[in-house]
Amino acid sequence: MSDRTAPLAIEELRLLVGSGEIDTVVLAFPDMQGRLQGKRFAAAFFLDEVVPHGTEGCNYLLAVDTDMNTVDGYAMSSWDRGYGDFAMHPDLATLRRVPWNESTAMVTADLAWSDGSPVAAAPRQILRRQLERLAEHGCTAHAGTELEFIVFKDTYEQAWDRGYRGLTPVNQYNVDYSVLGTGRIEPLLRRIRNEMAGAGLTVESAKGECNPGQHEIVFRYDEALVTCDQHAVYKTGAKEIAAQEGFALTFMAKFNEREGNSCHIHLSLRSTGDPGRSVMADEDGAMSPLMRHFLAGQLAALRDFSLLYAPNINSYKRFQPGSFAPTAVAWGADNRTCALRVVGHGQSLRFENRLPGGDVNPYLAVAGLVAAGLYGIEHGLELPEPCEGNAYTGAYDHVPTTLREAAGLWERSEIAAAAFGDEVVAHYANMARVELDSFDAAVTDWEIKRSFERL
Ligand SMILES: NC(=O)CC[C@H](N)C(=O)O
Repeated sequence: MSDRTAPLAIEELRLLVGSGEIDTVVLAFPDMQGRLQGKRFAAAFFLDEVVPHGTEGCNYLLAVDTDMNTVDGYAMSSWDRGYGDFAMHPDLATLRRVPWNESTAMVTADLAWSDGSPVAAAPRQILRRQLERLAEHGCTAHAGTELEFIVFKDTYEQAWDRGYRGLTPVNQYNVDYSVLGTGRIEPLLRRIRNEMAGAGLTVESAKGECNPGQHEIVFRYDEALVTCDQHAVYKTGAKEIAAQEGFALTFMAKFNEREGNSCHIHLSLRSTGDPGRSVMADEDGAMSPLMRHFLAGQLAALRDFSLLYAPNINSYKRFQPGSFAPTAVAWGADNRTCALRVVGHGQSLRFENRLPGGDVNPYLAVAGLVAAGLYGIEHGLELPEPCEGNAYTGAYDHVPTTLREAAGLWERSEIAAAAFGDEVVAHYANMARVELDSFDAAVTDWEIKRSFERL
């Protein structure tokens, strides 16, 4: 548990439950996709039983596919093992109100086996482990995640019933930075921003994006684990608020052939001993040797760890030349054509990984960034020259173009095995295999349109 002040202190929750202002507490953990899975508790039961003892959930929650099908290949959870429980323990540092649910608070859980040992393949645990490794080097990580999304005038139910065809985006044209265009949907965006503030997130800004109906809300960076917890709460909350207002909102990486939904992740390092001090910049504001090694590690592990940054079939459709989504394993100073973009000055110096899409599991992606950086530090990797022009046309290694390629790289990666251990590598390789098998068996709209009459 972090020693930071929770957005809602437990003593305050007790008072609010006593006065009847809060009657429900959601306890949830991020699953393999980064979705919140858990239960809604009567608040008094939560305080009396769940705070001291935790609760249980079926361990299949870290061994099903996106559609909640039981699938083979997971060592920790299967029919053969009886699909028992794991324990869910509230991390009270994450306790918050969720204003979009009446009289409700929410808290994020860590998972443990019945003997108290942590569930190694749980995303929150995977991130914790890498942050512990980073702490051994005297550093803490701060992260910011920048999610884009597309909003439609249809409800989620209408969208589902129509097979997601013929939906009406809330803007008809590109509203990138357009104050007029974002105004069209401001009542919804305002509700999301203000209610996220009520949930303890610090809103920085909102802007329009390029694909019709596409928008982005940015929250202040924070300690890496805090940011990932907030990211999961935000995604769930934004969808719930959109649904309440009769809209459908998607974070999928590539909804159509236009611009995709990115989730650029910013990362910076501070000194554990001197918590305010960045260790990425020298006294003169240039990149420190530590940052150069850390960034070189990002380049070295980028292809191996793409599965963590782009975990779905659809994620790879974003990586098109000239799309602002990356194709080149390259870094540059404020260069949006590169996978890795160095930004900020002095104490704010940091890098941005532009691979992740809105479908990313932030816990796994940030764990990947930390592990990649540590690989660079521990091996003293030298940073190549920055890309100064158009990385799309430069002579660089290409980011993986399919989930299949990324899964192969991950499964064979010595960097991944050393950083995450065999259990975690196998678990997420299986997740990719399950997704690929399902996709390989599916007949897509593309095939029908291409083949039905003309072939
Ligand atoms: N803001 C941007 O740079 C656009 C990013 C773009 N939408 C992507 O999918 O990567």
